[in-house]
Amino acid sequence: MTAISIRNLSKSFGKKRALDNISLDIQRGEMVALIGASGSGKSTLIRHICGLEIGLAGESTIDVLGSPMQGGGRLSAKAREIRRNIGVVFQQFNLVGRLSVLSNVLLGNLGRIPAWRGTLGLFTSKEKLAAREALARVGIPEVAWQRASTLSGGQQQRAAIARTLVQRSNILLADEPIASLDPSSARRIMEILAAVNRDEQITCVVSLHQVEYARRYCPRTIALRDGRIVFDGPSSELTNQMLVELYGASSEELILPDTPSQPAKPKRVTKPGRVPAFA
Ligand SMILES: Nc1ncnc2c1ncn2[C@@H]1O[C@H](COP(=O)(O)OP(=O)(O)OP(=O)(O)O)[C@@H](O)[C@H]1O
Repeated sequence: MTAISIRNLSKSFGKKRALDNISLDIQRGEMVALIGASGSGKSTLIRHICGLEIGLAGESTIDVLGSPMQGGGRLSAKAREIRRNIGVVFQQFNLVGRLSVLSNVLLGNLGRIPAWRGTLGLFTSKEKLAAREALARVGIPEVAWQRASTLSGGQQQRAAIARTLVQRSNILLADEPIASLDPSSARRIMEILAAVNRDEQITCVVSLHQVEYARRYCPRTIALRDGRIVFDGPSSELTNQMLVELYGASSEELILPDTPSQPAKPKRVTKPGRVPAFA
């Protein structure tokens, strides 16, 4: 089944054409990297998929899990419902800093519980247990009671991923989730995303600056340049030489000489029973 289907999507900001006639299909269970130099349209594309931006009027459509998210420049009436199935992780950790980490993870329930319960922060013991288990799965069970603002960048991204697990979303969109992290934290976040994709069959779309991470963790890469798709295929086929041809001088920001180039198998995660998956 197709998880995300986009046809003829274009977007302009003033005179700037941020997306130019994008069409693509992502199947359920795929792990796809979106790469491209700064300003190539990665974030804009992700924001359209989750309905935070609306494409230009015309023939454009975005369907998510078989339901229309937007089309012809209008958000579908079902958009809100569809969004419940989409977890989003941003580069700038979108946690509520003054709340505990556990409370932040519990917010993943908001789409599924009565609004009054969410507003009052009244979560059941089952929901609290699920949130603690999600924190254990991403390897940070010990920070449950800490204020989110006290976490390191990598821990914040783990908490944001835990929140999408609690949300039980079928699709996870991660917009430059490792851009602010050191290489070791970045690898761990990519391992967690790859494991969540494999073990929970959650479709993952991850925008990245460095192609090495795409090659290592994502079987498929879609490369954007100036809002257009310039490559869509197996990540292993996207060679450095090809990047230089596609991006010219801008390819320097996509190629890191000192990061691993061999594909790695993500660590296996223990299913419920919930031993911390990532120490
Ligand atoms: N809200 C906005 N208003 C005006 N221009 C915008 C807006 N959002 C994006 N753009 C422009 O659209 C183009 C694509 O931006 P986008 O953020 O999608 O690129 P990106 O590939 O995610 O870049 P980066 O890797 O630097 O985050 C850029 O030229 C950007 O300046």
